[in-house]
Order: sequence, then C-alpha cells, then structure tokens
Amino acid sequence: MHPNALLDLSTELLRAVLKLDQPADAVVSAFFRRQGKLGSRERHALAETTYHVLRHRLLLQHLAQSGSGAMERRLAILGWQGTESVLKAAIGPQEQQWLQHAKSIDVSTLADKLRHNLPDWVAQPLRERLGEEEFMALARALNESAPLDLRVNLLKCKREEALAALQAAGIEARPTPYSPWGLRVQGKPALNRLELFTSGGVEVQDEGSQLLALLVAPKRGEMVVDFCAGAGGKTLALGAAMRNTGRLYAFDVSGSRLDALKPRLARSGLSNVYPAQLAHERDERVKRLAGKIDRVLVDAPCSGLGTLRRNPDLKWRQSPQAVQELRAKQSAILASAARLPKSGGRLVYATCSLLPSENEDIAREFSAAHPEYELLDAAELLAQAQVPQADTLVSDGFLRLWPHRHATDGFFAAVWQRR
Ligand SMILES: C[S@@+](CC[C@H](N)C(=O)[O-])C[C@H]1O[C@@H](n2cnc3c(N)ncnc32)[C@H](O)[C@@H]1O
Repeated sequence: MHPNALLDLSTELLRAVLKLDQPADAVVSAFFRRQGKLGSRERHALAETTYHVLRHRLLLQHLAQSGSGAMERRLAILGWQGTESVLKAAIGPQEQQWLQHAKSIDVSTLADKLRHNLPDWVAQPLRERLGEEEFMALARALNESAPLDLRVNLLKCKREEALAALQAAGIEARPTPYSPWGLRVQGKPALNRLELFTSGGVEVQDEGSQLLALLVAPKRGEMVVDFCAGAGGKTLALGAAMRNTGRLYAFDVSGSRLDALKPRLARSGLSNVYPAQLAHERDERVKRLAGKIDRVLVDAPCSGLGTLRRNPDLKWRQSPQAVQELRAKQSAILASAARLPKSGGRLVYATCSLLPSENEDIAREFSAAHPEYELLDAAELLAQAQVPQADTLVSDGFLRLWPHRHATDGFFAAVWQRR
C-alpha cells in the first residue's frame, strides 16, 4: 500500500479508537476486518501506532498542539510505529520539520502528567501508595507492552516438554519466575496453528492469573466454584489443578463469555467443568450450593487498570463514577459467593485492578462484616504451592502483583478460610 494511504488509514483508525466509546481491541479488529487487503506488516504498524498513542495520549496531544492538519493525523505521525521510511514518504517537508522539532523536546522537562500519561484520579492513589519514584517506575511499566505468557496444561504435558516443543518450532521461551506452570515467550509469535496449542498443551495466560489459580489451590475430587468465570482463563487452570476430577462450576452472568469458554474447554481435555449462566449474583443456583463448596474464586468485575499494558484505552474509558459502581458490585458478589464455602472451605477475592478502593478496601470491609471468615496469609499459601519468593508477591497478607516489580499484570487477591 502507498505510504500516503497507510498514514490516512492510521489517522482513520485513531479517529475511531479515540472516540473511546468501545474497547480499543474491538475497534481495531473491526477496522481490520473491513480493510481486508492489509498485509500483516501494515496491520502491525497501524495497531502498534494506535496503542502507542493510547499509552502516551497526554504527551502526544500536548506535542500535537503545535502542528497543523487533523489532530488524529498529527497523533498518527507523532506516534508512528511502522518503518521510518514509510512515514518519511507519507509526510510533506513542513510536517517533517514539525516532527523533528517535536522529537527534539526533552520530555523530562515537561509537566509530570505528560511524563506518566495517567489521569489524575488514577495517578493520585497510586502515588500515595508507592511514593514518587516507584510510582514513576509503575507508570513506565504500564506504558510498555506485556510479554506473552503461557500456562502449561499439566494434564497434557510437562513444562519441560512444552518448552522443548516450542523450541522445536523455533519459538524461544523460558520458565516464568513465579508460576511453576508458566512459560514466557520471546516476542509475539502466532501460536494458534501450533500442535502444542491446538491439542491443549498450552493456553495463553498471564503469569499473574496463574498465581491466582495457585492461591485457590483446588485438590482432586473437590467441589469448586469459579464465580465470575468469564471466558474461563482461570477455570481452565483450576480444572487442570484438580486433575480433571471433582466438580468445577463456572458461573457468570454473561452467556457470551461462557460461550467463549467452550472451545477452550474442548482443547483442554477437561470434563470436570460445569458452566452455568447466572441471572445475577443472588441466583437460586448459588443458594442451592450454599455451604457445600470446598473452594470459591471470585475474580470480580473491576476497572481492569492492572491490565493497562494490554488495554491502555481503559485509563481513558474508566472513571471514578464507574469505579464507585464497580465497588458496589464487587461487595455484593463477594457477599453472595461467601455463602458457598463449607466450614474449613476457602474463599478467594481477586481483581486485576491496582486501586486500593477495589482491593484492600473491599477485602477489609468484608472481613469486618464476616467474622465467620478468617483471613489467611497469601505468602504462606503461595509458598505451599511451590511458588518461589512468595513473600515478595504479598503485602499485608494480600497478593499484590505489580507490572514494574513482577513483570505481570497488576493483580490483587485476598484469601479467607471459613471457620
Ligand atoms: C474479571 S472478569 C473474569 C475473568 C475470568 N475469570 C478469566 O480468568 O478469564 C469478571 C467477570 O465477572 C462477570 N460478572 C459480572 N457481574 C457478575 C455477577 N453479578 N455474577 C457473576 N459474574 C459476574 C463478568 O461477566 C466477567 O466475565
């Protein structure tokens, strides 16, 4: 495609994504479906440019003020992630000059906000929690792309065998530092045609998600509920940890998400999973299982701010009001799910948020209202699950994963045992 046309498409895609009325990945996929003729390199350049602009939106909008032409074109030029020669061929001498000038600006001299590229309402609680230096390290890590992590399905193969199969396919990978099930792949190779993947030997799953399943630690033959199973990332890990025995209920209010679990379930070889759509968190089904369950995972709906490396649009699409509403939902789901565990059973509340308001605050409120639940130390549980350096993953007894410290998405988990 001619460079001019490619830059125009990049501008058009940015215009659609920056409306921020839908998730960026959905807008990008729909755009590529409409532009069927784009080659893989061109798609890569457009997608990376879009994500770069979303990540560095405050800085790039600031720099774009001095240019001329459509704002989205200026942003596409400033954020261009395709080859330099394509961009050069697509822009005129005036734009070239402006770009040179913008690139010569020393970002470290600019206002704080333009360096961390987070909205104030997100930056403030994180800065309070981490202090200035570590907050900036987190902001940098959140603006990088996430590595590709896999979970080895131990029902199908051992981690070393999966590693060898990847190597034989020319894919470099190494064991993840914390999860005994994980492999971190070099680059972003396509995996979906690989026999290891199609036969269910591996699933794509961030190491942090794997650690959540390790905290639930379900055993053979147990009754387990994954209360917010979605497309089943954690369900699959739990089912494999149960060695395909017992009964694992995968609940969710979203039928379409549960539908997305089905092909993954088929690949995984699991037959102990029972997906069920709930009308709401107080559905009759929950009442029927009250007091009968060994382990319950509540992977609650949340702001998703721990996944900004993958979903940078969330920082612009979420709001303090939305988080307030989510908090109410989180408390209601946790309170209802807490009816399920039997005496001695385990309850895990987890999010992929970084905000204390969706994490420690919810967990502490729950502890205060539920004396029948004893808070367990996540570090001890992870150590029992053979996770190395477990104490470095935990603060005040809660699992607290941070992209800048642990190279995982941001995750939180609290674990209780019913007395
Ligand atoms: C963080 S996502 C779950 C991700 C999933 N556990 C995984 O590992 O892929 C939260 C899920 O909660 C579901 N949800 C929202 N409200 C719910 C409710 N009242 N009861 C049960 N699930 C709910 C959403 O549909 C969404 O799939």
